[in-house]
Amino acid sequence: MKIVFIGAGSMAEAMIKGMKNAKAFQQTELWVTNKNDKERLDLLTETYDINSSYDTRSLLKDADIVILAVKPKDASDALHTIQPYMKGQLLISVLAGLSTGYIESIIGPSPIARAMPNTSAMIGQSATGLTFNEHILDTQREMTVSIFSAIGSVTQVEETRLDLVTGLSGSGPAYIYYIVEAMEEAAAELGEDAMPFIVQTLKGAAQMLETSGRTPRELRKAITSEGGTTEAGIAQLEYHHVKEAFTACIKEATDHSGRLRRQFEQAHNI
Ligand SMILES: NC(=O)C1=CN([C@@H]2O[C@H](COP(=O)(O)OP(=O)(O)OC[C@H]3O[C@@H](n4cnc5c(N)ncnc54)[C@H](OP(=O)(O)O)[C@@H]3O)[C@@H](O)[C@H]2O)C=CC1
Ligand SMILES: O=C(O)[C@@H]1CCC=N1
Repeated sequence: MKIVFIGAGSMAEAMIKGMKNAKAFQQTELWVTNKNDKERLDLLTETYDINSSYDTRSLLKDADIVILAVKPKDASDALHTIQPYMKGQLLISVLAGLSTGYIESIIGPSPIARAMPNTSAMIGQSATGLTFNEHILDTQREMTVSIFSAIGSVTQVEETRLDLVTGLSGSGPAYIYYIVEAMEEAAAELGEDAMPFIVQTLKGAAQMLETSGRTPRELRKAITSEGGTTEAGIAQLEYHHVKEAFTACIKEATDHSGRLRRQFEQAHNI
């Protein structure tokens, strides 16, 4: 099988690394291309033992799957470039806010999957939301699920839910890193000793959420002694409206995904 990545940035690399580490893809030929950053292609081909090319015709001619991983602003160019060579190959888009309807308006009626993974794909820990258009074959659906299962968890959702998945888990790791930056600053006196405490605290909390069978609220209550330190700390989070800030953050990212989608669709009268 041959899989071609159009775009060679953070998301393509996260998926390539995840797939190279997965048994299921050891025999798969992975190819990658980008706009013009040859150095980046050389780095990826050397690091992951994959192939690269700028010859779109030969890249796509015998491809089984084409994975579109460019920024939304470059989507129209990239789709128009590949359109003449798309002859029923499965197209998987990982772009925020680009609907299957928009993609079909350029490529024509063809099998399309939309996925919203995140960069934890690099270590096989993405949380991916997946949706398919009506032209997808069962084998292509299974192949798409197996690609994203190789790099983390997969949940099939209605296409209308992908904006929310984008705002929640596509962007989600960045929110967590932002909190970690704050924790690091607050623990500056510990210097480099702070990070192991932070990382293990996050790992432990994530595992408790996954395995304890208790709700986040129950888990939080179990830590919060009356008159204790956690209560004092959480009072500050409440004073600073952190919960509201988080709700607004996810809502705004979700709404932005919708705005991107509508911009594309309006440009093509969809
Ligand atoms: N980063 C993330 O956490 C996530 C990103 N996504 C989605 O993935 C997509 C890619 O994001 P990310 O990897 O961060 O972006 P990057 O900016 O890191 O990479 C974009 C890539 O697209 C290439 N490119 C631009 N135009 C073309 C073209 N016409 N033909 C071929 N390649 C082209 C660029 O090449 P060059 O460098 O030569 O210009 C670059 O390799 C986005 O649409 C985003 O919505 C989804 C989930 C998570
Ligand atoms: O910031 C973005 O637009 C992309 C989509 C999800 C994560 N990164």
